[in-house]
Amino acid sequence: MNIQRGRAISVSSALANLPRPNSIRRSLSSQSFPRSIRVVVLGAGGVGKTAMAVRFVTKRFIGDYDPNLETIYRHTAVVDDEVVNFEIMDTAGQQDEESLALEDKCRWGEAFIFVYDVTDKYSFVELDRLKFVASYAHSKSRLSFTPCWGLVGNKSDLADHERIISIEEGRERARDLRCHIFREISVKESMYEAGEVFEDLWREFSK
Ligand SMILES: Nc1nc2c(ncn2[C@@H]2O[C@H](COP(=O)(O)OP(=O)(O)OP(=O)(O)O)[C@@H](O)[C@H]2O)c(=O)[nH]1
Repeated sequence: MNIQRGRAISVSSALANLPRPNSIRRSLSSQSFPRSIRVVVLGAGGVGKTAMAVRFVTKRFIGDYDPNLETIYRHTAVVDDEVVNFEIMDTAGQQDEESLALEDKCRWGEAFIFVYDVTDKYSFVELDRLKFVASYAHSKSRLSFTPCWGLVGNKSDLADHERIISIEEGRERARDLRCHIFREISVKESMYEAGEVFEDLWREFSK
């Protein structure tokens, strides 16, 4: 895949360089300029995690991706007149993954986006487990801040004929999971909705 505007690095090299506790990292990142945010994108296989990250970074929708691709994208964007460095960890579908490995990835993050597919019940059910693992990883590392949580229902372009999860169910699940933001989007049809998710997450994070 050719990522034109963002820079991509491997997840393993990023995890190998976990240098200091997140609590320190967050306070440092909020003092340096431009400020930065580390976002982990989680969800069942095929929900559109890679498509969402790539849409934000390149504005392009690329039909198919290597399902095993795990990458950290670096992207600079202007949010409310402020330059922000986004680091986005795009994880591969986690259903077969040992939770220890997933925990490591969650420890890296300061904010999390859980993605489901509005036409796929399994991806909706899987959210509970992913939120549990992410919360557990965070609590175990005894960090002093509450991470930002976002919930995204993707593939709304298919909703007319194939929708299984209603927007009300999505909203309710966002409340249950204590997510700060909830959006239904179509990464495929909209050039901007994916980016708006990351921007909203930044607004929450920087409050
Ligand atoms: N109709 C529709 N298809 C989408 C949308 N977003 C992604 N897709 C498609 O869904 C499939 C899976 O997308 P990916 O981005 O690879 O999903 P993923 O969650 O990263 O999948 P894994 O890497 O297996 O975890 C691809 O065929 C995409 O083209 C969308 O908004 N609408």
